[in-house]
Amino acid sequence: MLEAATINAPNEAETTNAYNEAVPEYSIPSGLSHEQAHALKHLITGHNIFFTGAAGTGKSFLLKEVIRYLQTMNKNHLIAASTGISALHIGGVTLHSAIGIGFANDTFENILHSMKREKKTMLRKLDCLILDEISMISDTLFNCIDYIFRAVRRRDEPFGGIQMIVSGDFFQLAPVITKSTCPDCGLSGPVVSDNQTEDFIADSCWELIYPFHRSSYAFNSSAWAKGNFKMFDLVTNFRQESGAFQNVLNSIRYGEITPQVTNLLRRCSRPLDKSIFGSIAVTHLYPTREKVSNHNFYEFNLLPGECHTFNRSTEFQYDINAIVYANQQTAYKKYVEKSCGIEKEVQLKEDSQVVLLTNKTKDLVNGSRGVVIGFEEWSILHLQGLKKEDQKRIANYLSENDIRYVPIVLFRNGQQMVVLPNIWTMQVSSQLQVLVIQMPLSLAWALTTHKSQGMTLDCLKVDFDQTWRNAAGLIYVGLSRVKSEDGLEIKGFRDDMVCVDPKVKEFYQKMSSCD
Ligand SMILES: Nc1ncnc2c1ncn2[C@@H]1O[C@H](COP(=O)(O)OP(=O)(O)OP(=O)(O)O)[C@@H](O)[C@H]1O
Repeated sequence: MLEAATINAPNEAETTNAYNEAVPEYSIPSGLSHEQAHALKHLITGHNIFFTGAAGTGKSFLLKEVIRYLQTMNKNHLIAASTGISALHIGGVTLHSAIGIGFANDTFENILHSMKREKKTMLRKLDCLILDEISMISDTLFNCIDYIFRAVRRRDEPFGGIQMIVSGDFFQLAPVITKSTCPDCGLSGPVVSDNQTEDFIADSCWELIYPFHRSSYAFNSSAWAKGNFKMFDLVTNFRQESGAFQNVLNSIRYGEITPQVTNLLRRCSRPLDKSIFGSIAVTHLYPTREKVSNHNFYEFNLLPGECHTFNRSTEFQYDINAIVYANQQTAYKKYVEKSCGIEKEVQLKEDSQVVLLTNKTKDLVNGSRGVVIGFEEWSILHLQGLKKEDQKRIANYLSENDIRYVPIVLFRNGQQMVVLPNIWTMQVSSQLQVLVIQMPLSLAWALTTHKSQGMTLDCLKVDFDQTWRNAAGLIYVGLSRVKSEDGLEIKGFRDDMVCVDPKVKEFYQKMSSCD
């Protein structure tokens, strides 16, 4: 197995001095692990930063602390991620929306040209961009972002001189490439089959000699090479307690089928002992949305009880000094409609299998599994403990939507809770915040691997049929959601399914983590 790049012991005197000079008044939060704190200290000194590490090593946790730091220091920042759902977990929006580049389906020049003036003005004032789940950002898009920042800020430095804070694990989900595009200018190439798309380079970009066969990952972009990212490979796993299970997952991450992997997969091929989970059914993980909705739809329709519907509601909060044009407002509304990652309509009945979509307590987190055991008429008493303004917002939401009953959920850890609508905050720009209110529950007889990204799930069943072929990242993301093998049931796994992209391996082999 490949050795993960280890973090050299930091030269404490050096890093602490640099950090103290940069922000003498900011103290690193004590809840961070040593390596998380170390990465945060480096970030504070202003470098472009890349946090990486296996699933569960606290990348998103660290990013939340980074955001707190930027807020405390009044740094003008944008929070983005490759997908709406991953952006949601850190209070941001998709990269396309954050930068204002629509579908970015054109040459870089044309994309820049069609950007709104207000968006360009906003980008000019930025200090840094936070970008999570970088593995799904293509080289073309990463180069495009670099091009746009240089152009709008009129500075010929990487990303126009803003600080880039990127996070993710290239062994996880890969970029979705639907057509052949030159990574250096965005020009469309000839329509070819998926596995050939990576070779197209526009004639005008040929002078760039690529040192090795390209891949579509961001780390293969020229912007990445010039960005001089300091890399931090987090190694402490907070999700899986058992070292043996961590080792097996790490082998699968690197695409290596060791005897330990084979043994674990064999052990997990038994049906899960349902009595351990009581009334909580095991979640099936599928790679496609269609299979998930069919499965959930089928199970939901079997339930006899009354159906309770919760509709998503949004509130746009503009900065008092912001000038916002009507067409911009429409565009923002469309964005929230399409890609905020929160379901438009949540339907629940008694006995619905559900998953929690937010972190409530230390034990009840994004991914905690439960079952609806009834509904209760809500009252002001349920809102106690929330901030006054949130109490008011949720009470208004419930009254305006004529909702009298809210679900009572029994979670896997035995805790029973009346679940109220949740308020998610998405920072669209420094001038606009969107508040989205919805029930933080999703049906969970089945989930897609993409939706499960970032979750810690209690119990999981995966049937590795043909749809999982050539999808090593998907397989790793799926298996690494559970805390232990006791919550994992596997069917149909074949060793040849775990074929990791050699370019990703090579990148991590060459990567030198920072001291
Ligand atoms: N310093 C810490 N102290 C306590 N808990 C932590 C710490 N860092 C992370 N965690 C917890 O570990 C779990 C996994 O963390 P997180 O989701 O940030 O990992 P990740 O690297 O982003 O994982 P993935 O790649 O699967 O999205 C979460 O429940 C998180 O709250």
